[in-house]
Amino acid sequence: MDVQIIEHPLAAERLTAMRDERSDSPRFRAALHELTTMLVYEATRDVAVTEYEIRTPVAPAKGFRLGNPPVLVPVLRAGLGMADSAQAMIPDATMGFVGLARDEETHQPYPYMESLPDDLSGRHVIVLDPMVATGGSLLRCCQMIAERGCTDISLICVLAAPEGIEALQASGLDMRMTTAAVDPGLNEKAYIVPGLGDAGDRQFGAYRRF
Ligand SMILES: O=P(O)(O)OC[C@H]1O[C@H](OP(=O)(O)OP(=O)(O)O)[C@H](O)[C@@H]1O
Ligand SMILES: O=c1cc[nH]c(=O)[nH]1
Ligand SMILES: [Mg+2]
Repeated sequence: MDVQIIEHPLAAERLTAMRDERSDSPRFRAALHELTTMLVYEATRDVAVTEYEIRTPVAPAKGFRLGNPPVLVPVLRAGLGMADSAQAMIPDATMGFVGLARDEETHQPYPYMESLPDDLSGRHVIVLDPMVATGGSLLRCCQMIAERGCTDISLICVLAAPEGIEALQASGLDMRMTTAAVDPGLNEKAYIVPGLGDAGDRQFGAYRRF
C-alpha cells in the first residue's frame, strides 16, 4: 500500500490545533474541515480527467472535468467531519456511509450502518476517517467496499499508527493512503500516541453508544 504523508506548514498548523487538548469542539472541527481540503487536494492529484472544449470570452480553450467522479465514504462518526469539505472539493462525487464503533474492551469494530451502492465495480471510492489505530475499522470498511466489486480504494486520514498501516497492508487489498502524519504507536487502550484523543468525541461529544 502506497502511503503519502502530507508535509506542509498549513497542514501542520491544522494538525496541531487538532492535537492540542485545549482546542474545543468548534476549533477541532474547523481544523479538520480545513485539513481535509488539503488532504483531498493531494490525494486526487493523479485522478483521470476528461478534456472538453469551452470558450473563454476571448477564444476557444481546453476544459477539464473528472473522468470518473469518486464515491466518498465517510466512516461514522469521526469521518462525518470530513464529508462536507471533501464534497465541496469534488462536487460531482456521490456519497455512501459506513457506521463503525470500536469496542472499548476488544478494540474490534462493531458495524451499525452500511449504506453503500450495491455495485461499486469500476468506481473510485475515497474512504474518509481521521484515525487509523489498529486498522480494524478501516479494514472492515474496505472489505465492505471490495465485496461490492471495487478495486480502486483511496484512504484519506489525519493520523495513522504503524500497526494500522501494517494491518491494512497485510490484508492484500489494493489501496493507497493519504495522511497528515504517522505517529509512533498505540497505547494499551489502542489509542494513537501522542495522537489527538478520540476524534469522534472531540467533534461530537463523549457518550456511550452501545
Ligand atoms: O483503527 P481502529 O483501531 O479500528 O480505530 C480507529 C477507529 O476509531 C475511531 O472511531 P470510533 O470507533 O471511536 O467511533 P466514533 O467515530 O463514533 O467515535 C476512528 O474514527 C476509527 O474509525
Ligand atoms: O487514537 C485513537 C484511536 C482510535 N480512535 C480515535 O478516535 N483515536
Ligand atoms: Mg470514537
